[in-house]
Amino acid sequence: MSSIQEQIQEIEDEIRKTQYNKATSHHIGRLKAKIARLRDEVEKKASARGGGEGYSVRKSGDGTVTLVGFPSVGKSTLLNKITGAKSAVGAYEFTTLTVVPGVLEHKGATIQFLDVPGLVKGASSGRGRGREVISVIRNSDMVIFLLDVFQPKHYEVLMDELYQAGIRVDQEPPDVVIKKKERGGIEINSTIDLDLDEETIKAVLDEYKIHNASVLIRENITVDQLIDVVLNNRSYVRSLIAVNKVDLAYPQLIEECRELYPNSIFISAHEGINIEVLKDAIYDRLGFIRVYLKPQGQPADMEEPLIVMSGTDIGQICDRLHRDFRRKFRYAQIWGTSAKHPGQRVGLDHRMLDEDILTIIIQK
Ligand SMILES: Nc1nc2c(ncn2[C@@H]2O[C@H](COP(=O)(O)OP(=O)(O)OP(=O)(O)O)[C@@H](O)[C@H]2O)c(=O)[nH]1
Ligand SMILES: [K+]
Ligand SMILES: [Mg+2]
Repeated sequence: MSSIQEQIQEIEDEIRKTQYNKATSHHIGRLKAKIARLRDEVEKKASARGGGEGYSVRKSGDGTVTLVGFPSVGKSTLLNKITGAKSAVGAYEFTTLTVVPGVLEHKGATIQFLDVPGLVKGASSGRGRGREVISVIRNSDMVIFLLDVFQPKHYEVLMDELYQAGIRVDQEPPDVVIKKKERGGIEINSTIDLDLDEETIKAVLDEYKIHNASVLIRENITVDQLIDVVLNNRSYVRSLIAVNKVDLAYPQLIEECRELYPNSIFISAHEGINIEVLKDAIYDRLGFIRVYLKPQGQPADMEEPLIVMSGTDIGQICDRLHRDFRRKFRYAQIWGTSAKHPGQRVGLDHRMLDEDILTIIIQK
């Protein structure tokens, strides 16, 4: 019996050798599902062995941003510059060995930054402190990929490691609902035209021993996204790219980097170049909105809104307010852009828009 790693390798080879077309798509779908299942198994075994516990940092503030990059690209220098923290800086790799937090107050929002050890190729399978760093990233809202202007291609390695670790960068969770049933086989419904065919969908579900289920698909997903939905343990984070050490680079080198990553921000953490631009970009990317809380039967507090990230639902607001609120939640009422009519009654999954007014009713 070959090891799990060898099995994964064999299946990867088979996928590479198989020409993709309509006739083979369900076969490839099944192989991809198999790999994802094996990787998941490896991951579960590794976390059962322990490791990473010492790394847990309590989330705080209105959003959490982790600085991700190869060793010595300047993550700690940047943390210190942005937040005034005192993370150790050194001209040698792996200066930082733990998670170091810092806080930035910007435009009324409180943003938590986390400085972590450098990531290297192989991190997702545990190299360096990879596993611990990845668990910090999983729990953050956003990552800043910090690149050294002399080694911008590291970006691709970082993205690949995060993908392998089940982190989906700048993607929304796919709009797919799978409800398992006792009998009746697989019933697929979609609200739009799909590139995926039924046979492929069934092959993937079969790989996870799902033989009876109703599947509702509301966007044109790939087979990889379907697998993400089935595994149900992916983490979705936003990102920005910052290219550091521009104080050392010729203009031409910076232009080459800009062509590679047009939306990146060019900074010098050490010299303090473009730090304010970066702060603004982080604030915008987190997409903060203001929610005014209105106690039942009283006027709303229009002075101090709750600052939350766009896409936040009422359940998440409950979690922010009190640890019992989600459990005791009865219903909520909203006024403003996200309300169909003033005072509309809504549930935990209702998503807030900027300047909504919210009343939460809980059990006494
Ligand atoms: N010239 C220049 N040097 C920088 C800049 N930012 C950081 N450095 C230097 O780069 C080296 C590494 O900086 P760190 O902040 O320790 O880098 P790190 O990414 O936290 O490194 P690890 O914790 O080891 O992964 C130090 O010698 C810094 O002084 C910059 O903008 N320009
Ligand atoms: K360093
Ligand atoms: Mg460091």
